[in-house]
Amino acid sequence: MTAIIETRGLTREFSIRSGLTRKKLTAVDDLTFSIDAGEAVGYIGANGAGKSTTIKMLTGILVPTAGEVKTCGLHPVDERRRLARHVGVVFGQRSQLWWDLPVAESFTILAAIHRLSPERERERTSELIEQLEMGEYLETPVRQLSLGQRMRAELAAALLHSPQLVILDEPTIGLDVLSKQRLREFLVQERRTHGTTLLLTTHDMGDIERLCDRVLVVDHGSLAYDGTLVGLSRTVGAQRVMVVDLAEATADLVDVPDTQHLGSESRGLQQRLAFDAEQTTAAKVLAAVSERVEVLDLSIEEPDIEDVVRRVYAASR
Ligand SMILES: Nc1ncnc2c1ncn2[C@@H]1O[C@H](COP(=O)(O)OP(=O)(O)OP(=O)(O)O)[C@@H](O)[C@H]1O
Repeated sequence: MTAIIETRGLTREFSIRSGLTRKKLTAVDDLTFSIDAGEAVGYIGANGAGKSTTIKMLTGILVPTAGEVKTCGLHPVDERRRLARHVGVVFGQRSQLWWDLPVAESFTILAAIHRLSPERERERTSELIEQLEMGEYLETPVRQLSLGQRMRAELAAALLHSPQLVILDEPTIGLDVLSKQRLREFLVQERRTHGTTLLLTTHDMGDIERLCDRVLVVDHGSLAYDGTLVGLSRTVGAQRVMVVDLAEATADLVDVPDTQHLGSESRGLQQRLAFDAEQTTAAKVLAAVSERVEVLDLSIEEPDIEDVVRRVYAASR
């Protein structure tokens, strides 16, 4: 396996003001990990845990205080321009498009920056336009796009040069359910067809569940967990919650196997059942509920990422 990202003892300190004096803050602390080509990794942690600082060091924006980092086999700070050919970065909160230009023109400029051949530019642009369903707004200036449309354009811009590694910082923040789903489906597809490596920070457990096969949890700049999502659920016992809308007012469903009844509303017309994905499946829970009463609708609540992170921290301390 080829490592796409490799860090050893990676550390970054900041000098911050504290009253009249200055003190040292260690944002990333002796971080060692490696990510192989083709992996999709979620990088999660509480606010201020050190995620953005890590990403900035991986991409050469920040110089480490100590330790080593290699991204796509390159030294991010010394070889930043070469690295830009291999990496695409998407920041949910910041745009890399030209605000007053139509989307299509931004792509043309980026293709020139990346020196894509006219043929390659045509091929890749049409692939991205089709997959991200951007045809309708290619001639619209970026500032007039909805957030969902803009994020699709941001993704296309970051992936235009077919980077080996895509780093996404909160890619679905503020998006509605449909836009999130579209964006995630696109990333899954991109990874499947091109073997792209993904590293993403997120506060949305849905991003992790749909996209990642590995999770790194960072706590005060150090790794608190490195493993699969299933392993993470096992470590913290994260439960999922099924919300069922029932055809008739029903007594609390306290006897559904492998579930815990969390509560009922509207005289039992809506009920919430928690279950552990290790013990049962949503389909089995639904089948058991349907034996008792007709189910009109259901939804599954995502585990709360903040809660998962808190539990990992507690377990690792
Ligand atoms: N330029 C800076 N100068 C001083 N302190 C900084 C700087 N950048 C980050 N920090 C501090 O380093 C720590 C880690 O910040 P970082 O932005 O990496 O966290 P994060 O995990 O990305 O948080 P969030 O989820 O809120 O974006 C925080 O305590 C932050 O205040």
